[in-house]
Amino acid sequence: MDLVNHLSDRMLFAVPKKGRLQQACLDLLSGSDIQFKRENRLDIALVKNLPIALIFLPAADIPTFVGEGKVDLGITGIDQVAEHDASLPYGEASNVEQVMDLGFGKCKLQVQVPEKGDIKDAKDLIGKNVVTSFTALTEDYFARLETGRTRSESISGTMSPVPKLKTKIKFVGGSVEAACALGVADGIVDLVESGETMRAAGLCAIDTVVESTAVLVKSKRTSNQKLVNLITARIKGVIQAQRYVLCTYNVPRSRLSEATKITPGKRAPTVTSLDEPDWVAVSAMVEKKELATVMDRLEDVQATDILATALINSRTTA
Ligand SMILES: Nc1ncnc2c1ncn2[C@@H]1O[C@H](COP(=O)(O)OP(=O)(O)OP(=O)(O)O)[C@@H](O)[C@H]1O
Ligand SMILES: O=P(O)(O)OC[C@H]1O[C@H](OP(=O)(O)OP(=O)(O)O)[C@H](O)[C@@H]1O
Ligand SMILES: [Mg+2]
Repeated sequence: MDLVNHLSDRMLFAVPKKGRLQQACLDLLSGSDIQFKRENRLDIALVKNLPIALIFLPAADIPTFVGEGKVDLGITGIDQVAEHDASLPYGEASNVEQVMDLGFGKCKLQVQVPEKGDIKDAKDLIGKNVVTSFTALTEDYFARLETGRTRSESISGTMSPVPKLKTKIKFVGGSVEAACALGVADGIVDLVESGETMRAAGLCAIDTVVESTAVLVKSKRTSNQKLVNLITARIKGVIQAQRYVLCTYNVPRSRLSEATKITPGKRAPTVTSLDEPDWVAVSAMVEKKELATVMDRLEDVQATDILATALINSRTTA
């Protein structure tokens, strides 16, 4: 089958082909009932039940394709969107619009130096060698340290301050942490989540350039707005369901107002009468991260039979 000929009448949706965001993205697609079969080694998959094609791309390239308008929707990290936007020529507006924070893929882009070295402050790296996969953000970061302005602010100014010392920034595509040990860099700018990779390489963080999570992005040039909205609503439903649980409990009617203050729900809690006249049953959505505290507080107001049920999917207002 000539897949490329099938693309023109489909909305194109880019997802990471590898790396840390991939599995969570595949789970989101499955939760959104986006059905596809990816052939071995093929980076394009036609969705069976919707006029959509999935394009599997490196997370770093997704903002470029979305910005060019070649791809309508995409999932990548905020760090990658920021890097793309920072690399645009001066005056060119980004065509990548962030639609929704997806909550996973949390990490920080940090300036790191050898733990046992002399460098304690990012300013000490000015004029030295820095290695990164995020050259545009790193150029901006050091331009600000060197001159007080970012690269684009300097270009727009009439009197661009010339730095006395220019930091030398080099690109590497992965294993950035090795650069200091190999003597290629005095410092690096790379992602940190648990900090395990950084510590294993004998490095420590001295500043944060950007904080990141995965985001759904859309092209400002999309001509498939209806499908973009449909997929956005489906993904939102899955994300909300992951964030909330349905909490149900019985409580004496006399304590109901105290209980509903603890579980106000998204709009309002559902309250139903029980056969016992002095008791009511309540159900309300509760944020997963607050569940344990909410259950403790409900017990304090004499609630019993407190149950938390996982949600598979949800459609609610924001
Ligand atoms: N350790 C991490 N924890 C959480 N999110 C991360 C981590 N590393 C990267 N990310 C997020 O995932 C995005 C893609 O990075 P990742 O390194 O997984 O992709 P890749 O470089 O394409 O894959 P690989 O490193 O396997 O070649 C990053 O831009 C960032 O948003
Ligand atoms: O703080 P941690 O939990 O240790 O995670 C951070 C590491 O994760 C990413 O690397 P990845 O696994 O993508 O390998 P790579 O360096 O080859 O890209 C990132 O580039 C860091 O090296
Ligand atoms: Mg990586």
